[in-house]
Amino acid sequence: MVNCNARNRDVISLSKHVAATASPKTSTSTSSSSPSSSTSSFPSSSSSNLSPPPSAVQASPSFVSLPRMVPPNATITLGHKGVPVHELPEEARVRVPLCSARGKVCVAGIKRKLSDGGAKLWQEENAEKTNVGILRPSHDAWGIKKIVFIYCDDFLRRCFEMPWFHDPEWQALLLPVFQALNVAPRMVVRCLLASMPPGIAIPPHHDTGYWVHYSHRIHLPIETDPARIVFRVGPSKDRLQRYDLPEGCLVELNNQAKHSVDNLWDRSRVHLILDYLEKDSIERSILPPGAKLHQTRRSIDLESEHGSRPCPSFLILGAQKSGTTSLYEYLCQHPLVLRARRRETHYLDWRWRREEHLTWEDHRETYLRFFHAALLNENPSCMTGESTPSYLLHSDIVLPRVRKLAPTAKLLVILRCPVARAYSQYQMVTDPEGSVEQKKARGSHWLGKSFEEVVEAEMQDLERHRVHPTMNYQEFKDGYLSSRPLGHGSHSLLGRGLYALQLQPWLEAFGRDQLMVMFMEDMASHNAVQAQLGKVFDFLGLPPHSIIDTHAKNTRAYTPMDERTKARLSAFYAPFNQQLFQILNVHERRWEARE
Ligand SMILES: Nc1ncnc2c1ncn2[C@@H]1O[C@H](COP(=O)(O)OS(=O)(=O)O)[C@@H](OP(=O)(O)O)[C@H]1O
Repeated sequence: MVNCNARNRDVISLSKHVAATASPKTSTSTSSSSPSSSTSSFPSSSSSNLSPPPSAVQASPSFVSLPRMVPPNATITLGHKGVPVHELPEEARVRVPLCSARGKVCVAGIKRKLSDGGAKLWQEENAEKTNVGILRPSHDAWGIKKIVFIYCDDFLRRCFEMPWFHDPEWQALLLPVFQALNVAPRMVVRCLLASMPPGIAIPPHHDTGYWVHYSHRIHLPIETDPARIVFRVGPSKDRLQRYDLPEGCLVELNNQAKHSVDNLWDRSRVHLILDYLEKDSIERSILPPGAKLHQTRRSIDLESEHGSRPCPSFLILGAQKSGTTSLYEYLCQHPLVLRARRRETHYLDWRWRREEHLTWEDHRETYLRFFHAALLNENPSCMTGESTPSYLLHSDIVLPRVRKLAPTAKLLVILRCPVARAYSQYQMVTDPEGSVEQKKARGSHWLGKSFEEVVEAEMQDLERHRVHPTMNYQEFKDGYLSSRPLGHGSHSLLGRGLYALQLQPWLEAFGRDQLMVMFMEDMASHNAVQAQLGKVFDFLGLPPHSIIDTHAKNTRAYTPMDERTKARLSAFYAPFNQQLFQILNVHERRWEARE
């Protein structure tokens, strides 16, 4: 039942997989394919940096002759686990302890229990009935069997105590181990027996994930032959040192250091492996036998909690050409964020089904088709959302639909200097490159016109509708918004930059607790993107995560704007911008036209 195909390791549900194959596309304009046409994936982060194990790796016989060392009496602190050891500068790297002897315990009882229980103890089908089934994707793929007592998700949001942990016989065998380490049971977040078959190798790797930084990793060899089992750890992949891990010896491993195992014995190596925190700060649940868990690479959810996450959980409303694509792609790098089937659904504006007699339920059903709703239903620790940059402008149409179909979704708005935004829109809409679909979505109204000509026409349009900074939203809507076409992007060149007017209804309806406003100019560097995303993850209730790809998406090269036009537009926008900073209660920013 459990498919541990290594290529599909990022999303693991006990019953299905979503292949993590699609890398985010950087479209250069509005796309408009059908919801089913794009590939979905959880982002391809994994809880270990191991390259996908295509099949079991063979142990290397030559390693048997490597010199053997004894784990030293070192102290591994969490400070030693802040970053992967091989990423530290050389001077620091060589000083980090890699493993440490933590005492001895008698393992005769555990050995006896394993031998009495026989093969059945290790069988997944048995665990699923009398204990609880858990996936460890890489290890499962290597054929490493397990008996799980305690397990937590990668973000240390919750910890599950399995029925077998509460079995009096197992308790009598496990608690003395915790005591020998001076660790209270509530501090243990993972505890399992792992059986590694003969001839198998776990290649050099270091563990990754939030939990690694906050936990100590202990190995207790139960069945082993140090002469034939080559355990190596080192400051880097090419400087691994072999250590003996004899039966009954508690050894702490710095799992941020590269380590590997080659089993050249003719029997399975069995270790008790546990991870403990320094504080018992994590929520714990005691699971009944046969409880069903649903896992992704980083999350674990109980079947009984299915459907507890609203779908979608977030909407990026706009503004168009203000970094919405980047923001969405950055967000989707969080391991708990699942991209929608399409990034820009447009369902709440021009894709809205117009047949008569459709109920809100019908619309909900249609809207959900743009997301992996069923998968999210099973994995409520994860979330999804969409990004349709035209929603901000069309609040008259979109807002009532959001209220009905996504009333609790967190709303994100990213803004950019309106002068630069307008020029970027003009460049996109008049770009000769693009697919037929993209060109249709962009509209042809500005083709053959200079930027200055379009600006002039827009200025007249705004004047005709008497648009001014202190007007209220109703007037803006009745006069200006209602005259905007839907279905193509060649309109509102300047109107889309009147952010205060557009934001007003959204803020009134949802408030700042549900709506976050940010600025594209605050994402100008790798560190700046990380900082902004930190705030967004927090706003969405996601655990912190460092994203890898912070490059700007959906970029376009074009010649600079004429200085006089720039000055004209800057002057035009100045009072509107002032209004914006006032309603957002933020410092005035000097918006440069090409930011
Ligand atoms: N991180 C970061 N830093 C600086 N600039 C950035 C960043 N991310 C996106 N961009 C610029 O945003 C423009 C694309 O915005 P959108 O993705 O919202 O466009 S769209 O409405 O979805 O078509 C596009 O602007 P132009 O290149 O001027 O067209 C991108 O270059």
